[in-house]
Amino acid sequence: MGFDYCFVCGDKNPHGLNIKFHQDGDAVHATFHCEERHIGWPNVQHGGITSSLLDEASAYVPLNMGLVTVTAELNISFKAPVQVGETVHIEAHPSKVTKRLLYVEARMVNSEGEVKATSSAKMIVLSPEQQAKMGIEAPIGRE
Ligand SMILES: CCCCCCCC(=O)SCCNC(=O)CCNC(=O)[C@H](O)C(C)(C)COP(=O)(O)OP(=O)(O)OC[C@H]1O[C@@H](n2cnc3c(N)ncnc32)[C@H](O)[C@@H]1OP(=O)(O)O
Repeated sequence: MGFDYCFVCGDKNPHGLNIKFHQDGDAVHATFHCEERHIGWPNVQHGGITSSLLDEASAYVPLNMGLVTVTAELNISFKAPVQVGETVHIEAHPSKVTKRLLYVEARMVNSEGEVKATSSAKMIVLSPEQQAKMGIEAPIGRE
């Protein structure tokens, strides 16, 4: 499920990360391999890439519940650098769900289990009117 041109998950975006997110109950998970084109400082994955992956995972949690949300707040703790050649695993799950808000916790770990980053996100459920105003179409199923 997702949008074809999403920077993180879109499979038609030639400049995107083309990552697939998988559902596991309420949680979602994905895998990402850091390449040279993802760096900021030499050999170190750009923080914006890390943030995008955590943001996206946080948005997939409500999306899998059939809810279209936007990120209102995203707090990230960068614990250790992700280096070129490393593969990381991203996992996100809801910590609190209300009618309009979902709080989502996410983390990124490498294959040895070292925590690279954690995040807490506040996702706001959009009304059909808000979706229309933002020009967001209904999510396209494609899994
Ligand atoms: C295929 C998957 C795609 C995935 C995409 C990845 C996710 C993203 O990156 S989305 C893009 C980034 N986010 C955005 O562009 C959002 C921009 N912000 C907005 O559009 C608006 O501020 C919006 C819709 C979040 C809130 O507007 P509005 O509906 O008027 O909120 P409002 O009714 O005032 O507030 C609702 C609640 O949210 C809280 N809230 C609103 N905005 C924020 C905010 N920016 N930060 C923290 N809390 C907020 C309010 O305090 C309120 O909480 P409570 O009910 O507890 O009092």
